[in-house]
Amino acid sequence: MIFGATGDLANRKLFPSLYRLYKKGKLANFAVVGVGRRTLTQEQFKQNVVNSVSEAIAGSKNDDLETFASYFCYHSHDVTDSSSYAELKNIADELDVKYSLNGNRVFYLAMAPEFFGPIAIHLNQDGLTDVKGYKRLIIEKPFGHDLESAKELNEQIRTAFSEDEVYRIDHYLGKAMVQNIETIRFSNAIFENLWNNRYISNIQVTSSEVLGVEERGRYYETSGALRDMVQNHMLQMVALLAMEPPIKLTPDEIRSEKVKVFRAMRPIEVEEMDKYFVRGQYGKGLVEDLEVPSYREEQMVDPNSNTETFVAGKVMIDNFRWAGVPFYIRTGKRLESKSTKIVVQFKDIPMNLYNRPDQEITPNLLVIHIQPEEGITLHLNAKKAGQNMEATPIKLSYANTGIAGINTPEAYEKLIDDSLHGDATNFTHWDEVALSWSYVDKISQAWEQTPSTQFPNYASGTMGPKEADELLEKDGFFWWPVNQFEVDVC
Ligand SMILES: NC(=O)C1=CN([C@@H]2O[C@H](COP(=O)(O)OP(=O)(O)OC[C@H]3O[C@@H](n4cnc5c(N)ncnc54)[C@H](OP(=O)(O)O)[C@@H]3O)[C@@H](O)[C@H]2O)C=CC1
Ligand SMILES: O=C1O[C@H](COP(=O)(O)O)[C@@H](O)[C@H](O)[C@H]1O
Repeated sequence: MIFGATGDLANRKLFPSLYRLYKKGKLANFAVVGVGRRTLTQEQFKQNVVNSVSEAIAGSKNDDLETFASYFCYHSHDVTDSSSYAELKNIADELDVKYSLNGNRVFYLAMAPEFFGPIAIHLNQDGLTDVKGYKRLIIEKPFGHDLESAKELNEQIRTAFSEDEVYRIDHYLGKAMVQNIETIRFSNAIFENLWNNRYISNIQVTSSEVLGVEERGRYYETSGALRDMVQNHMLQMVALLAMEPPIKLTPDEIRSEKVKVFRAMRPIEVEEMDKYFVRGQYGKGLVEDLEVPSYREEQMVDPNSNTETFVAGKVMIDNFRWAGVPFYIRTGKRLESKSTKIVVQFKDIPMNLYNRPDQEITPNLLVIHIQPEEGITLHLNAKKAGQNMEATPIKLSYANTGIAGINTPEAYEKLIDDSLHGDATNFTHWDEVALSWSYVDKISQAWEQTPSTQFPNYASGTMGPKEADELLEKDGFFWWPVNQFEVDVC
């Protein structure tokens, strides 16, 4: 049952992902009830499903689309109207019998967050969760606006679902190369031995976007880059990079190791926020040779808005493994390129035997390419061809795509598949959500107390404000230019 089935997420991501699962034979007995507010006939809704899938998979063979869409039905229902849940229950009960669903029910909340709690309460009160099979709730972000609101939402959800029935989506956890962080770390002796403060000098996680805020100004004004990207995706990647090896690859063990990382993140006092976190907002600029407006000129954005569209920060993890190693994170809209990359910078060798004293040896880097290209590059040094014993940087590259002859599944496809199997590994546990909010709340408090007088402070099409560079320069580092790190795709 998809709540918000006429919305952007359902059309762009959920229907195409369900179709890919269907094509792969991963949806055996299923039916989908789409819930939206507008009035649509069954035919119109099925046609929407067909259209959205056709658009997403343009060019691929899709002669079974009509059959796929026949598993969908639509129910026009205002989720705030208590009287209409009874009808929804009847539809679900009928489909249960018609498609032999064994009383298994998955509710996907692809709607604005203010509806999450009330829907969960109604599902319980009106008997929709009263099933003889399993019941699961997949819930979109944002999970709250701060710790307090997240707690309140969690309490509402927990009236109807237990923690292990709740699947909180963080779509970065569905990305193939984010999942690969664990494999790279825990299946390679060469890395695990070096994965600590004795050998790593700093870790940089960048997720840059070219797009601006598009049509999401209303939401983004209340969120900003900190709540939109840092509280969830960026801190989740840090947790995966920093966690201890779990004793087993089970959801509970992995989540419990991640929770320890969140607990070890050094809380930052409001007075010293500028030493750790900087913010930015995009001004006009040139993106792909086109003049684009500033954030303050976007639709549904306050012309004097103080919302940040860029965040860079230094996260310190105060435990034995990571004491003294900064994890730098940076994310923003209207930057130079669309790219998510992790750069692990190893410490310098103790003495430079190979180059002239004025020439530094490039540090070893492990680059994990999350998107758009997927792969790993290890930057080493080797002897330069010729007579002299001089070192030169070389790269060992692995491209994830194309190797197995299949495309890596899209994040939503992977996550929906996991939720149908009851595998919650790549979803966020409440403890992670609560701890990440308490970390981020300090930053938002500091920024609310001192609105920026500098906004806009970076031009669209650049890599953010100069303060982001200064954050690393004062520690003796610099941002590795992620758009120059490419992995050769075979
Ligand atoms: N779009 C995206 O790429 C992403 C979205 N998300 C999250 O997913 C969720 C949905 O986002 P998105 O699809 O963009 O939102 P949209 O605004 O595009 O869609 C909202 C949906 O909710 C329905 N709706 C609104 N009010 C009611 C109501 N009172 N009763 C019943 N249905 C109602 C709308 O139905 P109707 O239009 O018929 O009124 C529509 O189907 C949000 O939580 C968002 O943060 C997360 C990551 C990415
Ligand atoms: O969750 C979100 O993520 C997208 C970026 O996702 P990506 O997979 O394209 O990297 C971001 O644009 C959006 O603002 C945010 O809500």
